[in-house]
Parts: sequence; C-alpha cells; structure tokens
Amino acid sequence: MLKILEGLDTSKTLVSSEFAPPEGINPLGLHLLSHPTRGRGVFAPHPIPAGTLLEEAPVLLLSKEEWESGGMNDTVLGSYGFCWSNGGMALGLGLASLFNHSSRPNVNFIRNTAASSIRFITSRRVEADEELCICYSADETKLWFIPAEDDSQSLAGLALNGIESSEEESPLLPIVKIAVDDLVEEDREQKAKRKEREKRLELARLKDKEREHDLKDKMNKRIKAYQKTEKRREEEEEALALALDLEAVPEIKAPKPLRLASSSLSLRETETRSQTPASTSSSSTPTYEVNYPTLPEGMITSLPAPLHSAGHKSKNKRRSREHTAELTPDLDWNEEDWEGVQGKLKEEEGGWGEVVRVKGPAEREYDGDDDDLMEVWALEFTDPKMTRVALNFSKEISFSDERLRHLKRVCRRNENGQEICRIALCPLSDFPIEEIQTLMTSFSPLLSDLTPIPYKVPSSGARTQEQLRRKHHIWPISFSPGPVVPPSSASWPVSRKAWVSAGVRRVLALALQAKKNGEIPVATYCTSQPAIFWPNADGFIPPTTNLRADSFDTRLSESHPLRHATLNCVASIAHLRTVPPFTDVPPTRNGADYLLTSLTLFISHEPCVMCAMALLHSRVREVFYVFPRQNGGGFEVDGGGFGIHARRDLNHRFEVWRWDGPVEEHVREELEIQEDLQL
Ligand SMILES: C[S@@+](CC[C@H](N)C(=O)[O-])C[C@H]1O[C@@H](n2cnc3c(N)ncnc32)[C@H](O)[C@@H]1O
Repeated sequence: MLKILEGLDTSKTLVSSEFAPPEGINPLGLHLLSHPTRGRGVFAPHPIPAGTLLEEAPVLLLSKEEWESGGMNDTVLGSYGFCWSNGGMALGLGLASLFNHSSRPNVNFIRNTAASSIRFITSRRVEADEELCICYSADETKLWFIPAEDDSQSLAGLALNGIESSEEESPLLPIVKIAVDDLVEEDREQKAKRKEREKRLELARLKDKEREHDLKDKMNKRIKAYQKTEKRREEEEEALALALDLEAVPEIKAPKPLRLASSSLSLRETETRSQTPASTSSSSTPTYEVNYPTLPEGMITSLPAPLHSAGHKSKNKRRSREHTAELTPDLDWNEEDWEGVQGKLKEEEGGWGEVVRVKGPAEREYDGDDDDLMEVWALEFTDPKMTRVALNFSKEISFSDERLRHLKRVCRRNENGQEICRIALCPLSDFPIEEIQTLMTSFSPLLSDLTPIPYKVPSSGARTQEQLRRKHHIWPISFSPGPVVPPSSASWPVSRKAWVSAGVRRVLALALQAKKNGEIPVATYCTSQPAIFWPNADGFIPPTTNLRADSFDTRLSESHPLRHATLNCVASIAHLRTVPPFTDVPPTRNGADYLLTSLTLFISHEPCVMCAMALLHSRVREVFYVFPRQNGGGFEVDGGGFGIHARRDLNHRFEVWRWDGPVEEHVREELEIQEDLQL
C-alpha cells in the first residue's frame, strides 16, 4: 500500500509506533497523501489509539440560500460541504475536507454547531500508515462517486462504528449532491415503477384481448341464435301479413270455427250410462258424445300406432280387452238446468263460483289489455352508423332476456324533422348507470360518447290489433295474434261456471274422503268438457268424451313416494284408454293420442312441479284447483311457482284457473296440508 501512495516518504511517515500528544494544528503529524482512486487522503503516520481527537476543524458556514444561489453544487466545493443545521452547509478547514469515505470508517466526526467546528475522533485503534476515513453515508447508493475498496482498513475497528448515533454524526454529503442522487434514485425508482406499470398494462391488454375474443365469440353465437329466432318470428309475422307500420296493420280474420260435418265428426245426444258400461253413475243426464268417423285407411296407418289403440300390440292386449272401463260418475251438472238461468239467481243459491286465471311467464308477455309500462336503459342517437354497434351491445347484455322478448330492439322515430334511433338495452333495474356505461366503453370505444337514458316501454306484447296500435306508438313490439284469455270467469256463461263449480265440489268431497281414509287429503277429478263449451278454434282437438277418472293421494297407504293424486289420475286415464270402449277409439288426428288431450282436470291443491310436468306431457287442456301453494308449486309464479303451464321453453301450454268461490271454513281446515309436502 505504501508503495502506491504518491509522494510518500516512508522514512518520515512511519516515524514512530508510539502515540504523541496533540500539539498545534495537526498535532499528530497526520499525513496528507494521494491515493490513485480516492485522491488525496489523510493517513496515520503512526498507531493512534481509539478515541483520539485527530482534529477540531473550524468550518465556514453557508446558509441554504447562499449555497443554492451560489450554485455551489456545480463547483468543486460541491464535493466538500458538510450538511449543517437549518439546511446550511459547512466547509471544513484544515484536514477536515480531506478525509475520504469508507463504509468501515475508523474516524467519527462530530459537529459542534455552537463552536462552528467539527471534531474528528478515531473510532478504533488505527495502525501506522492506515488511511483515516470517515463515513459520508451509510447508504452508499446515495454517494455521487463509486467508492473504492477500503484496502487500508482493518476489520478490527468495525465494532466501534456503533458509536455514530447523534444528530451531529450526519455524513459529509453536499445537499445538491444528495438531491442529484435522489433524482438518480428517483429515476431508478420511476424506471422500475414505469416498468412495473408497463408490465401491468401489457397483462391487462392481453386479458382484454382474451376477454374481447371471448365476448366476440359469445356474441357471435348469440347473434346467430338471435337471428334465427328473429327470422322465425318475422316469418310468422310476415305469414300473417302484419307490418309494424301502423298504417299498414292488417285486419285479423276471426278464427275459423271447427266444422263438425257429418262426414267427419258428428255430435249426437246420448245417455251417459249407455256409453259407460261399468259406470256407477245414477245420472241419466243427457250429454254429448263425439262419434268418430271411419277414417280412410291411409290416414290411420300414417299415424304412429297409439298406445291404447287396437294397432298397438301389447302383451296384455287380450287380458285388457277382457275388462271394460270403470268410470267414475259424471259431474252433478245438467245443461238444461242452466238454460236461461240468470247467474245472480244461482249464485245466491250457491250453485256456482268464479275462477281466476293463473298466468304463466309466457302469458304475461301478452297480457290482455294491460297498458303497463316498464323502464329500460336505452341508447338514443341520430347517426345511423351507430345502430349496428349499439344493437350488438344490446344483444350482448340482454340477449335472451324473457322480459324484453316482446320488444323490438330498435325504435326509429321522426321527431321534429329528425330521425332519432333508440335501442333498448336491458331493464333499468339490472344495472346502475355507471356500470352500464363501463360496460359500453369496454364493449366498444364508439359507445363511450353515448349516455344511456331511462325509457318507458310497453311491458307486454300485443295479441290484438287494438293493443298493437296503442303500444306501438310507444315502442315497436311483437304481435302474436290469438284469443285473449280473460283474466277471470266473469264473462263466462253461467252454465260453464256451474260445471266448474260441480268439478270443484267433487274434488273437495274426494279430498275429505281421502282424509277419512287416512291419506294425504289431495284429490283429482279428470273429465272432458261438455261439447257446448268446446272452443270454436282452429286446431282444437276434440276430447275423448266420457273418459273420466278420479283419484287421491295414496303415498301413505301404498308407502310409495310417487303416488301423488295427479300421477294416480294420469295412470287411471292411461289404464282406461287400454280397455273397451276406449281401446277401439281411433285417433282423429295427430296429437289426439296423448293421455289427457283436451281433457279437464280438477284438483284440490295446486300440484307440484313433477305433477304439473306430467299434466303437460299428457297434454291436458285445462286445470282447476282450489288451494294454492305458498312455496313453489307447479303453476303460480307469484307464489314462487314455476308456471309450468305457460312457458315458452316447454312444448305444450294449458290453461290454469284457481277457484275464487266460497269454500266452507271447516273444509279449508280439514284439507290443510303441510306446506313442504310435494303434491
Ligand atoms: C471531501 S473530498 C475528499 C478528498 C478528496 N479525495 C480530494 O482529493 O480532495 C471527497 C471526494 O473524494 C473522493 N473520494 C472520497 N472517498 C472516496 C472513496 N472511498 N473512493 C473513491 N473516491 C473517494 C471523491 O472524489 C469525492 O468527491
């Protein structure tokens, strides 16, 4: 080491191994020598014990302002200033400014602000020829130079470094240098942060791309499905020659009445008992029976062999045919009794009651004359180029929403000489405005300039021209012509109300009987409507007349979980269809072969979903029940039920009516059942 020190006179520097007491300015005779990398530095000419005051150097003080306004950091002095109080700087005189830096210093420096001096004291024993170093900063990254290795330091003094603890021990760091270093540091940090941010952005971009891809994929699928549905719907509408243009709304022809010509079907009055050999009914009430014509051969063979028909080769055929049908008595109702009778009179006598229609989800779409409006989010613009992206977005967020099914998505109106386009997006309650705006922006930047507005639209479609005309003024809607089913029996002929009342009385009596028998008190009664009530509607398939069955719940007596009243009833009908006289009744047309085609079912309690589905599969025509279920039955949507009878996603619909007439209190109590029981 000594060899590399320029100008070092070893004979002079290594003069003594003994400690000499300080005298005058440099009392220890410290050497100022030059180091190849560190420049000038202070060296010990002989061993110096720890705690030795090497020098008390006076300083020149400069205030923060002086230092900065003098641009000291840009001068050579910038490397020599000691940080001082109040942001000021001090320039050490004597050897003070010549101590080099070491991360393992052997000298501590202590500022004496009162005396405007700095004391330099050895922190450990220093060997002869060793460089005397102070520590400018414990954090070497803050230094403005790259520190050279401490090749002159011995490890022996490291333990003493701990004494640097006071405020006085601030390192020799020119402020601006620190500031510059801080900038460098900031640069580094910023760079790291920027890189981190870029990484995050890149990831987000990738995710966005993935999402966009997924969305596009999903959207394309949905659009295809939507287009298919739309095409079908439009075809249907076109077929009916219905244009949405108000002026062009065509007249709808009244449904054609079913022709019961003698060459096809004939009605003749007959005795109920004569058609039901095993009937226990004592009634000789005249009723109507359909006499099926002999159909041309080809027609029968073109239909699949019905389960109950002679064409079906059942193993039990012979045995079945040996037995005849055992029919339950007909209802206590006679058409003649009601001819010319005013409803009021009979009502007072307790002869009939009203029923109310139970609407399923699909029926709600075209709900009679209701003019209810619903609020949706809509996009409003005049630039036709926006239509496609807005429409795509609308399909994206509410493609198959049942609640909007009756609405056309696009509404074009000429307002004040300007063409305004509005696109319905989704029900207002689905999203708060901020969320829908975010969705719009992420769907397409083109949408970011639009603001969704709340808009009132019809809450249901139209079944009649009158409805179409009224609602179309507000927003274009779909049109499904068809009979408007009244919401209650109020407009029915009294005779029909009386017939329904007879059915209700029958099931209530049966249910009471079931209870007496120790069963769950639920009963059903299945029959065909008297022909005078048959609708004059195209497509109506006449029921198999005189086909009647009743049943009640037998889960308890049979210890069988599936013996629900409705399923038992369907099973009875199925059995009846395999025995005379029903076994030889040929089907009149496709669809007549289902078990309950065009039949009516009375049931004491709203059935469960399973039974409702069984009725749907059997193609029942209508159902009347007395007691609704509070928790998710098969019908009542408002009671948490499934509206099985009128859903678009199922392939058959039937009318469901709830009894709204009187029920004696004791009967109601007797027939109360556990709410969680499946019926
Ligand atoms: C306060 S002065 C010290 C005396 C200086 N060597 C001279 O020749 O005037 C600070 C400067 O010394 C140098 N220096 C101090 N310690 C150093 C070290 N450990 N490694 C390299 N250079 C150092 C740097 O150039 C720094 O700017």
